[in-house]
Amino acid sequence: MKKVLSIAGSDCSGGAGIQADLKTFSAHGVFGMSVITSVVAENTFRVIETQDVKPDIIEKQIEAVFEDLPPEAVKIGMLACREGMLAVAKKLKEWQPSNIVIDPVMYAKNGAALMDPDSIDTLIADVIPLADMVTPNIPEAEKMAGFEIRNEEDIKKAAEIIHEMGCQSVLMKGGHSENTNEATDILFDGTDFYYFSSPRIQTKNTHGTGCTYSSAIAANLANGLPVQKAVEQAKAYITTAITHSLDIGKGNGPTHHFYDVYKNGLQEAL
Ligand SMILES: Nc1ncnc2c1ncn2[C@@H]1O[C@H](COP(=O)(O)OP(=O)(O)OP(=O)(O)O)[C@@H](O)[C@H]1O
Ligand SMILES: Cc1ncc(CO)c(N)n1
Repeated sequence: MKKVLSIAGSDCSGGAGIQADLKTFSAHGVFGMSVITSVVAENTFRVIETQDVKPDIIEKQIEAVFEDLPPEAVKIGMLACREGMLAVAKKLKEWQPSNIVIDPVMYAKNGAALMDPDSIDTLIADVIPLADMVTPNIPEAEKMAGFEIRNEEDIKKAAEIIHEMGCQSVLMKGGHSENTNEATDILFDGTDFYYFSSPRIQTKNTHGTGCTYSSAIAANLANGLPVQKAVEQAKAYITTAITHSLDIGKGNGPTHHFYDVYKNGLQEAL
C-alpha cells in the first residue's frame, strides 16, 4: 500500500485540515499519515482560536515519519507562520520526497485568517519552490501574484507568475467564481493550460473542499497516476464529495468521503 503524508492544521470539527486529508486518503486506498502544524479550534461557522505547534516539534514529526515510513506523496496544507514554514522547508529539503502538493491555505471559508499575512514572502521564497503542484483558490492566487483576478486571462497570468516562483505546476481552483454554472479549474505545467470542469453544485456545504481536493491529487500521484490523470480523477472525487456533502452544523457543512464512491461509482455504493 502506498503511503501519503499530510502536513497541515487540525480541524477539530472534522471537515477540513488533517481530518479531511486522512478521510480522503482512506477513500483512495492509501495509508495516511499526519504532521500537525497548528491546532485550530473551529467548526462549520467560525474559527475560535489557533495555536501553532512549535517548529521544533514540526521538524521532529517529519523526522519520525520519514526515517520509518517514507511517503510516496506529501500534501501540505495550513502553514500558519514563518517559523513553521521554515521548519517544513528545511526537513523536506533534507528528505526530498516526490509528489509534493501544496494547498496554500490562507483563510477559512468564513474568512478567518489561517496564515499570518506577513509570512507570504517566506511561503513564496522557501515553500512554493518545493512543490510539484500548488493549488491556490482565486483569493490565494491574488495574494501570491499580487493583483486582482477578474477573468480567465487574469487566471492564466497569475498561474504563470506563480509558476515562475519555482514550482512544477499550478492548479488554479475556480470554486470561488460563483457567477458561472461550472466549477472550472485550470492547470498550468509551464507550457500548456489544461481545463477541468464540473457542473457547479448549489450548496453551502463546502467546508474542506480545497483540503479534500489537494489530498485526492496527492493520493492519485502516490498511486502512480500521471499529473493530468491525477487531477482529472481528483476532480471527479471532489465533485461527488460535494454532491453528497453533509448538511450538518450551523454553517458550511463538510464534504462526504466513502470508499465505495471512489471505487465503484455512486450507484453501486448506495
Ligand atoms: N459549488 C461547487 N460545485 C462544484 N464544484 C465546486 C464547488 N465549489 C468548489 N468546487 C470545486 O472544489 C474544488 C476546491 O475548490 P475551492 O475553490 O472550493 O477550494 P478552496 O477555496 O481552497 O476550499 P477551502 O474552503 O477548503 O479553502 C475545485 O475543484 C472547485 O472547482
Ligand atoms: C485546519 C484547517 N485547514 C484548512 C482549512 C481551510 O478549509 C481550515 N478551515 N482548517
